[in-house]
Amino acid sequence: MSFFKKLKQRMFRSSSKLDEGLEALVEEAGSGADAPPAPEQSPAPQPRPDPVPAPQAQEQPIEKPAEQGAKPGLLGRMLGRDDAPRRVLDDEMLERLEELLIQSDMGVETAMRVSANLAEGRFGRKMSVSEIKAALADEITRIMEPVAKPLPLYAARPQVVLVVGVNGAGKTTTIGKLASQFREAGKSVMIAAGDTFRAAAVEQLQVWGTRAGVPVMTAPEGSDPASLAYDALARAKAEGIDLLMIDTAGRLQNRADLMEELAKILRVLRKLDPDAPHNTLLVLDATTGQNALNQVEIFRKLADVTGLVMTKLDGTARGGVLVALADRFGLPIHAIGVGEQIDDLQAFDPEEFAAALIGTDLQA
Ligand SMILES: Nc1nc2c(ncn2[C@@H]2O[C@H](COP(=O)(O)OP(=O)(O)OP(=O)(O)O)[C@@H](O)[C@H]2O)c(=O)[nH]1
Repeated sequence: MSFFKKLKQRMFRSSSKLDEGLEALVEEAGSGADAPPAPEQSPAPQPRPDPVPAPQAQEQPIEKPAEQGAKPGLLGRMLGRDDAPRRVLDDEMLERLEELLIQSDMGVETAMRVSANLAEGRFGRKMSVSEIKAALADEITRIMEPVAKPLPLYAARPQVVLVVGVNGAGKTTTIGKLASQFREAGKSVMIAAGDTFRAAAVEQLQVWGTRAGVPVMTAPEGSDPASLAYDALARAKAEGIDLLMIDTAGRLQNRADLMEELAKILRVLRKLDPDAPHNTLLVLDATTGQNALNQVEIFRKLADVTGLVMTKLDGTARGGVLVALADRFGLPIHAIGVGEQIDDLQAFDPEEFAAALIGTDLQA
């Protein structure tokens, strides 16, 4: 199955909410089709300074109007029209649209920006669900394009990749998946199990290491992670390894300790290579929704985060948080995870993501 199909299937919860919400909106105008069309080029409204708080998700079942829009009549198709219900894109419609976007965890600011941009040049026009969806997907793709960047590979050998993030975000799994993918691409990889406080985390990394055919450096439980990082870099240098990935602890509840620990890791790494680490990846769990934004703020203070990986986009209705992250921080998004298998981590593709989030098909 292609990754897009998988992404679309697994992000069903985000897109189905938006989908149903949009259909309900357009339908509710009932015969929005009868509403008088406003002049074509009314100016787009300014974002309201006082946004409506996100309402609770409306879960009432919506009767799907037999796929209107999907199958326009022959004449309609020939004339490039369809007979799908349409609703005038007015202030009320935009406000409701914002609410829907906020429910997908896009955040108030980004939802307002997306709907204001959507209104530009379209305000006052009648739009069908599929037209709104296509315009939304375009707008989201536009926001996401600048941040879609695979993990950059440098000539430096070993390239040191420090992986940070809260416990349970998916660091270990992501390191395992990346190690396996780089290994398959012909790179030699080494992993350092820097979360020396949790024996289970070390064991899990060892499992991934074996699976990927990659050595995993460990240290006794409770020992100094910086010393492990130093030894790992020294060994990786001696062995001419291409990529060294260093796992770290994510105990945010003791932030001062974590900050000191990360700072010490950086200090010792730089004794061996002043440019290390070459990348600092922050792994975020999509199911935490807006909390992911706080985590970026915090980890940017603890470490010089150079890029993001978003895990667990499957099974959450909160995929919109990725749009909010791109809009707010502009940090590169290197990869996204939609499951627990090796091939469930892929480079981030904005068009595919937007289509999966909104529930549209990809343009040919
Ligand atoms: N569904 C799903 N589960 C994932 C994904 N990525 C990771 N997981 C699961 O999330 C759980 C936590 O992942 P870990 O990789 O152990 O997270 P961690 O950040 O290393 O956590 P600690 O070891 O506690 O520091 C595991 O059960 C993973 O299998 C994903 O993209 N989708």
